[in-house]
Amino acid sequence: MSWKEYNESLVRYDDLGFSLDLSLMDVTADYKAGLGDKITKVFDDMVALEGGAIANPDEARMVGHYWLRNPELAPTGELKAAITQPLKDLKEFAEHVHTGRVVTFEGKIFKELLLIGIGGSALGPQLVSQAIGKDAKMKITFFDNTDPQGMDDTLATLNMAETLVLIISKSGGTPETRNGMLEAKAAFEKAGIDFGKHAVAVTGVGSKLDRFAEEHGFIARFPMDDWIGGRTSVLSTVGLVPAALQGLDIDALLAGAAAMDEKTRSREADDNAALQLAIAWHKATNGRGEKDMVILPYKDSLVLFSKYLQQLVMESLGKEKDLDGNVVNQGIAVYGNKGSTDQHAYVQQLRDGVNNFFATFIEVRRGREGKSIEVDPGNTSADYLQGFMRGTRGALYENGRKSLTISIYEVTPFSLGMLIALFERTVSFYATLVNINAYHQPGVEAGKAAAATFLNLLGRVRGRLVSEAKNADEVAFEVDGDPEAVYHCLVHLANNGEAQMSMGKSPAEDLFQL
Ligand SMILES: O=P(O)(O)OC[C@H]1O[C@H](O)[C@H](O)[C@@H](O)[C@@H]1O
Repeated sequence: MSWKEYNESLVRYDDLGFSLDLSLMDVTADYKAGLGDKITKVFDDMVALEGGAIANPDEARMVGHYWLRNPELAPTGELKAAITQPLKDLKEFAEHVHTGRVVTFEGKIFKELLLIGIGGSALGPQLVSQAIGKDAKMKITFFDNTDPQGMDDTLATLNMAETLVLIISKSGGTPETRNGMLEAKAAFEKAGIDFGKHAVAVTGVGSKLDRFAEEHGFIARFPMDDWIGGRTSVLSTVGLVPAALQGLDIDALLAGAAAMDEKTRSREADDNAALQLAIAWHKATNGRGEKDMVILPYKDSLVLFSKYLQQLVMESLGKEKDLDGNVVNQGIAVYGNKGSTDQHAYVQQLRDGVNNFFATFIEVRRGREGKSIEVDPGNTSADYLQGFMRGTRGALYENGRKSLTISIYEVTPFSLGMLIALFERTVSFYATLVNINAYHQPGVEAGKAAAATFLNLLGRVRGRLVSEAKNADEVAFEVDGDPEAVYHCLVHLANNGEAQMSMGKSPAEDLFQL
């Protein structure tokens, strides 16, 4: 670590108030030179992707999230209109909601939002509202799971009569989201509210959700296109409809992303922050995910950034096979929360324990708006935050732990847009470096299929319950199922008021009856 290396490795965009310090990642010029041909391919692949190539070969789809903040880039007029028209519509819709042209079932102003979605259809909106939503015009809450208690707890915080419900699902067929919608619908109807008159859908045209919305007379429907992946959808209708309704500056959010896109589209490798970051990931993880990425923003409002990046990075890079069909089991694990908080939790292990990570510090230069008190002579809370961040970087490096630091001036719609765009492009670049498809998620399907099998078995087990007690083996024989899976079905039914359970000495001896 030296002053010279800091100066030489820094990628600084003065006009954006952004810098990337890679001096503690120890990426040598030789290492970069060794990636020479791959780096050429990184740029060529990106030109093709932005030009509308089928960048997701498995699903035969284009990958167009970069067009969202610069519709001029969209390869056809039709695609351009598919961005600009919904953008215009959603802004107009938000204005109508705010000014009372679109009103509640009872003719009142909508004051709250309930967003129902999961994965990319929730994480982006959650990040945006946490990061830049403090002065939002409408309070927002989320259903992002099929946990009934979680939904009840969220509903209890709402004034349903003043709540606009946004149901967001690209595919329109995700079970958790459908369940959330049906649960909300039941609760609203119980409260005497016509659900359709309080509901808006963001989904693919013609999807199940789209049809449901049409049949139930939803107030509005916004399209989501198949060339936008869920994990890169935050700057599409998915993120912009809730953001506009909260009254956030979506133009600045898009402008920040567009500005970062423009910088990182440059073939000047040394001045391309996304490329330098992708190379640093490659060096740190040996191009094989050997180290985890710990995300440490030193700013409370960015606390959800690690959760957001978890999906963006892990769903994009976590792949069994490379583009040539070789088994590579790629990926980079992402976790984190915020500094300095985490210094009082797991940073002990980062400093002294297993060296299986590299840290990503996110520095927000400005501590707060306005004056600060001195918490001890001469020092403010912001001085401490900075001191803890600088101290932790140094302490980790001293012990052979690598880190990089991204700096922004403050968390604004513009700078949030920049950060999102930086990581999106870094993921694209890294995927080329390690020769994988970043835009499909075949592994997610396995869990969904297994859940469907479980639900089918549960239905059969439910049908076999009678007043006479039986054990899992007996029921398994009757339904021709695996005894352990049947046992879990029986326990589930017993714990949800559908069966009686008496405990034996082991699960095999537990008895179940109606
Ligand atoms: O928006 P939806 O179609 O409901 O999808 C929600 C999420 O679920 C899927 O399982 C995908 O793996 C995610 O990439 C996606 O963001």
